[in-house]
Amino acid sequence: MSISIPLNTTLQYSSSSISSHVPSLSLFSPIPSTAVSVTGVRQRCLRMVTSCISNAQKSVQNGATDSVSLVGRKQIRLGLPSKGRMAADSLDLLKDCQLFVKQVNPRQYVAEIPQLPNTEVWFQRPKDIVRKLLSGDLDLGIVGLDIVSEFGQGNEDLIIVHEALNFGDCHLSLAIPNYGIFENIKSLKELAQMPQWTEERPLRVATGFSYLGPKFMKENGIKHVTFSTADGALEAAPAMGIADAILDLVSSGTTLKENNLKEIEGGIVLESQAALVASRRALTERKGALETVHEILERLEAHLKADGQFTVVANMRGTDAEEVAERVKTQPSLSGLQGPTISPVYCKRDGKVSIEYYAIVICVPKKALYESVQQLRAVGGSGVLVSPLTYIFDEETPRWSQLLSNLGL
Ligand SMILES: Nc1ncnc2c1ncn2[C@@H]1O[C@H](COP(=O)(O)OP(=O)(O)OP(=O)(O)O)[C@@H](O)[C@H]1O
Ligand SMILES: O=P(O)(O)OC[C@H]1O[C@H](OP(=O)(O)OP(=O)(O)O)[C@H](O)[C@@H]1O
Ligand SMILES: [Mg+2]
Repeated sequence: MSISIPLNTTLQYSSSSISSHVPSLSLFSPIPSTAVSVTGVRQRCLRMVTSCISNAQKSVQNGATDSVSLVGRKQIRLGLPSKGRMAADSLDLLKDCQLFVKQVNPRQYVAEIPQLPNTEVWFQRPKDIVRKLLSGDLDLGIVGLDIVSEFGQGNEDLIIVHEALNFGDCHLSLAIPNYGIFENIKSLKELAQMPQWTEERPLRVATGFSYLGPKFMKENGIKHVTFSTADGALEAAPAMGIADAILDLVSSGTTLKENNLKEIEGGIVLESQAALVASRRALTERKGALETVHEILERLEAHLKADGQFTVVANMRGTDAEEVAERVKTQPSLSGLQGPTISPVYCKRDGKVSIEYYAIVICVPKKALYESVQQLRAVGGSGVLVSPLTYIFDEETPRWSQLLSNLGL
């Protein structure tokens, strides 16, 4: 079941309007038989689609329930956004982790990742990814934290495995016009105290977040408020006279600015970015799911950790490695991940091999690059080479132990 409310309709400001809605098992229609006259990869993918559909149909013929769907298939299912701004970024992130999603064409909603042979990728709208994680039709997914909160509604079956995938950064925020009666209003408190809002004439808020919106207002003690919704371009609602305020995602702030709207102090509902989400039930009950999530998590962490760092190599004149290490250690930005690696540089002079220089290798945060180069120079470093880091595999990923403890394992 999905909730869709036309713009200008009023959502009751009561707990019933924010009660959970968990969808039931859904089916895809069979592909037409004419689509099978193709070769190679396309044929493999079509076979996969056909087999997935046939498995799903069998489950339904057998009177499938959520628990049947959990045990009735062997493949782990990963949901990725099928369209919108998160779609390409999700594929790019997986590619950066050496997980290559093989999708024959953008209209095909199932794909495979050869590096994870027990895993199917299903492309879905972000909100449907969350719904299907809850219904047991997906096991893992990549979506924004905003969508997890809005459609997950605090359901404990949803587990955030990685909460910061480094794309889709935005925040959900209340915004009001910067003109008219709102000209001098700067905070949620001031907005709430405006005499205009009464039971007969409440504050009208347009939002696509019909669960989080009322919840936020209730938590902030704002009584006289109603909500309307639309599928996009909400920023137009105040100027059209449809709403007094909007509750929508903000990233650069350009859309608000261009529509003469402003954010207010205390008006941020949540911060969001892309996250890896899993179904608790799938991780604890589906064979292979935990191993798959471990591998995906390790790859993600290794890539994301390395993404913020450079490898820096420099030569330093010195008498021995310890003496060079002492000098390097005097500089705060040069300790690297576990301390600098220092190795002798063998030079040939007058036919004899001697050691006059030592090569030091460190990882430095991208933000601290120039500072680190200055510190290296200050202790006698020369010939500084900087290269990108691709992966940092730690002994254990911290999020993995967090996940295990969250699962009670
Ligand atoms: N301006 C933005 N900048 C960065 N991330 C954003 C922005 N707007 C939305 N997002 C993130 O991207 C996700 C997907 O947004 P997108 O607009 O692509 O799809 P949608 O609005 O959920 O779907 P549809 O456009 O079909 O209604 C959001 O849930 C949010 O996490
Ligand atoms: O702060 P900004 O960088 O300007 O981004 C914010 C806008 O981005 C999203 O809209 P989107 O582009 O997805 O269009 P939509 O209204 O169709 O969802 C969001 O709903 C805001 O309107
Ligand atoms: Mg959008």
